[in-house]
Order: sequence, then structure tokens, then C-alpha cells
Amino acid sequence: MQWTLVIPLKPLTRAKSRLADTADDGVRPALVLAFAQDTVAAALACPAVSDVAVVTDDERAGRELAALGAQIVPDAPGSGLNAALAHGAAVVRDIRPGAPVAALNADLPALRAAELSRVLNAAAEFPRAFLADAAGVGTTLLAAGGDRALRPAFGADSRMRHRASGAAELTLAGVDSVRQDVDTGPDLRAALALGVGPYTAAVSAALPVGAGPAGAGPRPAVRCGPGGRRPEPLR
Ligand SMILES: Nc1nc2c(ncn2[C@@H]2O[C@H](COP(=O)(O)OP(=O)(O)OP(=O)(O)O)[C@@H](O)[C@H]2O)c(=O)[nH]1
Ligand SMILES: C=C(OP(=O)(O)O)C(=O)O
Repeated sequence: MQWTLVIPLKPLTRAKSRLADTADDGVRPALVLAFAQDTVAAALACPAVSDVAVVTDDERAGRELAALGAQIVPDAPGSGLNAALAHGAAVVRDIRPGAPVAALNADLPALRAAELSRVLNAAAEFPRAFLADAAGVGTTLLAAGGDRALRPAFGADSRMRHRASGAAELTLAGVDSVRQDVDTGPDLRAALALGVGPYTAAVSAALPVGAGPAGAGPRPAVRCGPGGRRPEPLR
């Protein structure tokens, strides 16, 4: 089964406020964009993904992520994360009725295509399924088969709320890169230790958190775009 991913992204200057003590206002937008670039690049390199739709109103992010091969959907509702996701899924299904869709956070800088494949293949066994974040309270991925609405309930305690919504919790091990979202400085350290993608490695090298000896270091660039696998366009 091949999935369309719906990836939400807040305007860069307003995003990741909880990282303010790790990355100041001058560098945080670039760091948030780098997280999204590494997330989208890994997603597009994943064989279980047919295409990626990023729901954002940020012009710079839209330009950079489109250059990687993502489709950009304006955040027309403008009323928060779950409205943005429901809108993105509806736009996808208008174009491709019956498409399996999965919401994926844009703050997964260590994301590995092979681990994402394993998660999506596991999700394909259920009508709706989700993956809890590394902290164990939130969600990084929510998937819905072609005959189901996504019904996103991201935000505080979303693990509990997705469970209560009837979605199956995916319990597979060895998919840390799909679980490791970055909200805080310690989260960024954990992602660096897993090994982040090249965009985040470049921006975080200038931060105190990125300059330390720990960490697996940057991973080789994912090949997507010219020379790599091109996603099918969403049209
Ligand atoms: N399009 C869109 N994306 C959103 C919105 N709110 C959050 N997101 C995205 O949803 C994902 C999960 O959100 P959070 O992890 O809470 O990120 P955040 O809101 O930037 O972080 P904080 O400011 O620290 O709360 C991230 O990829 C965000 O960029 C929204 O209103 N619209
Ligand atoms: C959006 C979520 O949380 P966070 O803001 O912690 O990334 C979530 O886990 O549903």
C-alpha cells in the first residue's frame, strides 16, 4: 500500500516556541525549516509513500519544501493543527478519492525512510492507527485507510485521545526516528544522538546543543529530487 502523507507546518517565526531557550529568534525559524526539510526528504525517500502534502501558509517553507518534491496546501482554515490536518486530508481525497492518508509531524529531523516504511506497513493492517511519540504522551503519526476519515486529535495528551478515538496503537520497536519529535532542547539532543538529516545538522552545528561531542553526527543526504526517486505529483 502506498500512502499520501499530510505534514502540517506552522509559520516558521511562530513555530517551536518551546525551543526558545535553545535557539533564539534569529536562528529558530531556520532550525524549524531544517526539521521540516529533513522530515520531508526522508518521507519522499520512503518506498511506502507516494506523495507528501505540506499544509502551511509559510511562503519560504512552501518554496523550500516544494523544491524537495512536496505539494503545498495552504492552511485555509487557519484554525489550528487539527483543522489544518483535516483540510489537508480532504484536499488529498478530493484529488485522489480513497487514498490512504497519514498525518506526520514536521519536527522529526532524525526520520529514516526505512523506519517510516515499517510504521506505514504496520498501519496498513488497521482501519486507523497511530504511533506514540518518544515521550509517550503525544503522537507523531496517525494513519487512515482509504475508506476512513483521518479524525486527527493531535495536541496535549494526543496518545490517549487517539486511543480513545478507536485508532489502533502501533507498538512496533526499532522505529525511534519516527517517534523522536523535537519540542525542547533535550528533544533536540536526543534527535542529534539518533543522527539527524543534513539540513538540521548544518543549522544545529551553530548552536551550543549541536556542537558537543555526543551524537551520531549527520547522516548522508537522502537522495530525492533530481537523480533520486521522484514522488508522483498530487494532481
Ligand atoms: N498548518 C499548521 N500546522 C501546525 C499548526 N499548529 C501546529 N502545527 C504543526 O504541527 C506539528 C506539531 O506541532 P507542535 O509540535 O506543537 O509544534 P509547534 O506548535 O510549532 O510548537 P510550540 O510552539 O513549541 O508549541 C508541527 O509540525 C507544527 O509546525 C497550525 O495551526 N497549522
Ligand atoms: C502535537 C503534538 O504534540 P507536541 O506539541 O508535543 O509535539 C501531539 O503529540 O499530538
